[in-house]
Amino acid sequence: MTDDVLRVGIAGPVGSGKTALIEALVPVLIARGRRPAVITNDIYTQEDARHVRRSLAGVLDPERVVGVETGACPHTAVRDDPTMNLAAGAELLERFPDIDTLLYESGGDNLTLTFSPVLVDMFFFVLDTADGEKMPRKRGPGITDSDVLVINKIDIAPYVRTDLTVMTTDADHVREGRPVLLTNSLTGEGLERVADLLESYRGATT
Ligand SMILES: Nc1nc2c(ncn2[C@@H]2O[C@H](COP(=O)(O)OP(=O)(O)OP(=O)(O)O)[C@@H](O)[C@H]2O)c(=O)[nH]1
Repeated sequence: MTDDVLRVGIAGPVGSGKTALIEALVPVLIARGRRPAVITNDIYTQEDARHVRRSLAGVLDPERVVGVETGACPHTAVRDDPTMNLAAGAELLERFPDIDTLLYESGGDNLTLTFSPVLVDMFFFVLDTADGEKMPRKRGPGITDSDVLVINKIDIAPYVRTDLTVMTTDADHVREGRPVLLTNSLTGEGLERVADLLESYRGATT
């Protein structure tokens, strides 16, 4: 890995919007002059990689999206033994030396997932408002220790009786002031702020 590449992890429960967040974030990064690439992790398939390639057609070269089939629990591939992901990142950087941002999407997981610091410089944890406003109160390292907690699907909060003020206040409380961002990954709402925070880590890690 080269020092001028920011390596970013994106974790969260199954279906919380990790892929959608990446698909919304990549165009924002490209508009800022960044050259991102994406590595997805699925246990048995390359489903997410295919989705990202399709969704970002014409925006991101499909060759810059790689799917890792972990064959095991997502924690293993991004936390305990990130060998496959390290290899995928190294191969991408070898083929495309201009890459300055590697986005690693973990497989869907529970609340205990974190990323190995060997693999990423910082990581986002994505929650879904439809999982309930109680989620931040459940804590777990993903919620408390991630560099940035994203509360996604804010558009559907009223329909699933999630009070965003309660969810955000509880998240702020359990995270002791670490960043909490609200997003709608389908419209891009909140994504500029996600990109701002990502960039602030680039400064801090180089
Ligand atoms: N309304 C709404 N739907 C969203 C939002 N973000 C994602 N979705 C939808 O939620 C579903 C799951 O989104 P994904 O991005 O596939 O979630 P994921 O976390 O990558 O899922 P896994 O990889 O299976 O764990 C899809 O139908 C998305 O279109 C959002 O902000 N608002």
